[in-house]
Amino acid sequence: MPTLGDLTLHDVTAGYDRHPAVHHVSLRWPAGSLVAVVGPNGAGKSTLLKCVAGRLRPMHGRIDGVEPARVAYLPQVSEVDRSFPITVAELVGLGLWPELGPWRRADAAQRARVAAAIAEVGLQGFERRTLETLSGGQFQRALFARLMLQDAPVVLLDEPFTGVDTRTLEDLVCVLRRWHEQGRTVIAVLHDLALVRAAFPLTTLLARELVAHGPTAAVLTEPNLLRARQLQEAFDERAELCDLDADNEAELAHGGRRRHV
Ligand SMILES: Nc1ncnc2c1ncn2[C@@H]1O[C@H](COP(=O)(O)OP(=O)(O)OP(=O)(O)O)[C@@H](O)[C@H]1O
Repeated sequence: MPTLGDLTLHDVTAGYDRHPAVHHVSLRWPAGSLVAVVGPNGAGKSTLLKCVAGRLRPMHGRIDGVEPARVAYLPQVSEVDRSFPITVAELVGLGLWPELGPWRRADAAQRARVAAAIAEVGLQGFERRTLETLSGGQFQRALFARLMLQDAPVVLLDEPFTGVDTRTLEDLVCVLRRWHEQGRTVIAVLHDLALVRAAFPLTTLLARELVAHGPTAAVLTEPNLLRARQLQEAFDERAELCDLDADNEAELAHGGRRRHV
């Protein structure tokens, strides 16, 4: 499995329509780490993950150590269209896209990998079922199987356990641990702090800005969680980019170099 180096965020501000959703985040996620990203609703967790996945361009700052083509990204389940008329095997097979491209068909070895990934997530027998006939947990399993086939050194998961039962949760956490053991960098946005404490060595706590980052026990303290709540409540949704970011954006728009402070 190919590896990448550490993933580093340098003073990243990101948002929508000139309104920052998360600002001035600097941190390092070491290569091969298993990280939870936590914070209140609206803290900017998904926004930050989208930047790392290359789906959203930061308004300011930069991200080093990641190539969007070598990232496997699972968005929030609400953003995934389940009405698309394809089968479980076809969905999982889409994970081969980086190696097949648009025209080549999967060969026997690749089809065997699709079958193995489906079996690994416990969906043997569901290969020909269409997505809309799956339960929420089965659909999430199928999405995990697709990620497996991408064989990416960096795996980003946005609330991957939403709506799944305990059994599915345990199975999918095992998949995640295997990815970590294989040396991949795994970063997951989560709300269940008990799960984070039990299964994630590193945690990043966000509340529109970075509140804390490091070993999970040192991050998930009462004072840090209280500070996150307070910062989130105090944040002005309508805030514009700060002067520094606006200058930087203007410079970018005129073909200048990005400035980092
Ligand atoms: N596509 C978008 N267009 C405009 N604003 C957006 C968009 N996506 C998110 N936002 C806003 O950005 C802010 C951060 O949202 P984000 O989804 O990143 O937070 P989150 O921490 O992932 O929240 P949650 O835990 O509720 O999923 C929120 O105020 C949200 O309304």
